Amino acid sequence: MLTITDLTLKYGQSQILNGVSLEAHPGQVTAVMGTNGVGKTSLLKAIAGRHTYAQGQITLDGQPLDHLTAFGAARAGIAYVPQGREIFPMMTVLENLQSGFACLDKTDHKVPDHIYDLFPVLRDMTGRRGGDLSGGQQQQLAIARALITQPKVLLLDEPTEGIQPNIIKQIGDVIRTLRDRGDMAIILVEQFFDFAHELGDQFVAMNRGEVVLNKPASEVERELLLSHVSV
Ligand SMILES: Nc1ncnc2c1ncn2[C@@H]1O[C@H](COP(=O)(O)OP(=O)(O)OP(=O)(O)O)[C@@H](O)[C@H]1O
Repeated sequence: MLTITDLTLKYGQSQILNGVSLEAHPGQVTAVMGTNGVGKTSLLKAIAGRHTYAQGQITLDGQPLDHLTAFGAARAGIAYVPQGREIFPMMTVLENLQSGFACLDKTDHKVPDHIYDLFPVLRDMTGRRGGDLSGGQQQQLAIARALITQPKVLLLDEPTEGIQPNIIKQIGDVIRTLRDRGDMAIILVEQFFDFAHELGDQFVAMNRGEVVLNKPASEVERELLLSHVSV
């Protein structure tokens, strides 16, 4: 289980996260929602070691992960799929996947078969350049690359952004498959309400850097959630 306690993060003098606490359990999707600029991406970056934070604790299965680098967080089992995907356009699909090896021991430098089972389209495209893929295929590649490390925690930042509906459905199916395996905690930051609402087992709504709602799906009415994440 990933536990975030009282996280505070600043950009210069601007306080962006103010005492954020949440838990993400293996076998569950924790959907973090809120309007633009409330701090969702900053929260994921702090967990992934991509942004320093001022105060607070992060633990994974009881082990402190405080103030790790991105490399350290990846080694600890945290995988991050950034908003905008950040795939390497001039590298092939296979090379993009292999870039996920960076934090693994040499003996683990192999693309696991289950990655291609999850994303069959990538199997036929290993030699294509990343930049030649459609937006949806690039998103699939970005998720596949994150899974190379066989993470305990998967952080997804707006995976449906700019993606056509049929691929959004496929991405939803992959998230469900990963969730149902039961060994991975998934934190999904998403502004596409219906997508997040369908997938979320736990809902965390943020406003101005604070958590304003944190409840299991069974205890949250759709309208209440919608009211928390609408402008
Ligand atoms: N590198 C940065 N330097 C200064 N301010 C930043 C930086 N990155 C983000 N911010 C500001 O921090 C606040 C939170 O941004 P963040 O991207 O975490 O929010 P968000 O909820 O993910 O929004 P969005 O859905 O638009 O991505 C915003 O006011 C944003 O302008």
